[in-house]
Amino acid sequence: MSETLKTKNVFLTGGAQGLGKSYLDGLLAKGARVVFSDIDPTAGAATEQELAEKYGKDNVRFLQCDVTDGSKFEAAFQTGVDHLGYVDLMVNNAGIMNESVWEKMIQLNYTGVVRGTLLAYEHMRKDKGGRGGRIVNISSEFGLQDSFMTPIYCGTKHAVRAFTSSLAMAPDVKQLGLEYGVLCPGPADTDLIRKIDQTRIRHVNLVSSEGMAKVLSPVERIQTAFMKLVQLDDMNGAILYVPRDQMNFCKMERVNLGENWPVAEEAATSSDSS
Ligand SMILES: NC(=O)C1=CN([C@@H]2O[C@H](COP(=O)(O)OP(=O)(O)OC[C@H]3O[C@@H](n4cnc5c(N)ncnc54)[C@H](O)[C@@H]3O)[C@@H](O)[C@H]2O)C=CC1
Ligand SMILES: CCCCC/C=C\C=C\C(=O)C/C=C\C/C=C\CCCC(=O)O
Repeated sequence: MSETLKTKNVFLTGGAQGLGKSYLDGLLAKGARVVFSDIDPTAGAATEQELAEKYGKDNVRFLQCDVTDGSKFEAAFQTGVDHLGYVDLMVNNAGIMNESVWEKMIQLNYTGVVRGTLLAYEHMRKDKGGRGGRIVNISSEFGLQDSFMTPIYCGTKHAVRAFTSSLAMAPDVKQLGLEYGVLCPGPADTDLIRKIDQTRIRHVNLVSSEGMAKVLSPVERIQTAFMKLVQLDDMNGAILYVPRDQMNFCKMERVNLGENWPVAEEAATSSDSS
């Protein structure tokens, strides 16, 4: 039996359009209540209204927030908690792909995801009054393979994937009631891809519209994958890779660096701290 989303409360970043909006739609259709943030007040308000008309206005709330502003993100998350009563599922989705504003991209794609994860971690942990929960971070196919067109974007998405898989390996996840998952979509038909030009990616001249048409997934396909991930019975450590023609689940194992590497268990039990 899969994890039920009925009565679950969700906080999602970057939900005004694109993939984030499709995840909200999928979650609401399964009976969840959602609070979403976005930097764009106009698109956010329009999405809130559209989803409220479809699923009821008590079930959807939009908060304008730039997740690169740490104190505003913390305040927005707290507003979400106050509104929902509790956040059972945190989805760190907001991201851009623009190599020409690389510092901003790192702040958003990586620092923003770390901050959102830590906010949810503190809120959900059972040893501090939480009731546990799930944290899903949105990486990319470029969190699993290299990309000469988008080296900095690719670095942020590898960081998101590695950060999330590392948290999932912690020996206290079960005790804290936490589960972590990562979604790694291939290219999907949203503004992030539609708007690529020579400032956003390198070697854009190598991208043809025919080539793009061959690799692009419709948004609905990524939404389906996201819904599979969040409804897994045991989601912790799951990485779901979703290119156009397949859907592969895997779990990242600890990389074996040889027998001299002090793995956590050995380090914890060792009496020799030198
Ligand atoms: N579209 C694609 O091909 C793929 C997208 N992804 C990832 O999926 C996520 C969503 O991407 P898309 O929906 O395609 O992009 P999108 O451009 O359609 O939507 C991104 C949303 O994030 C919001 N946003 C931007 N900066 C923000 C900020 N500072 N604070 C809060 N919200 C902000 C935007 O206003 C927008 O609503 C991103 O993390 C992206 O890297 C991953 C793999 C493939
Ligand atoms: C046809 C070139 C598309 C360029 C796409 C640029 C950015 C994509 C951003 C993503 O997050 C999507 C992730 C990865 C897949 C993109 C292209 C795959 C090209 C084929 C391959 O090497 O497998």
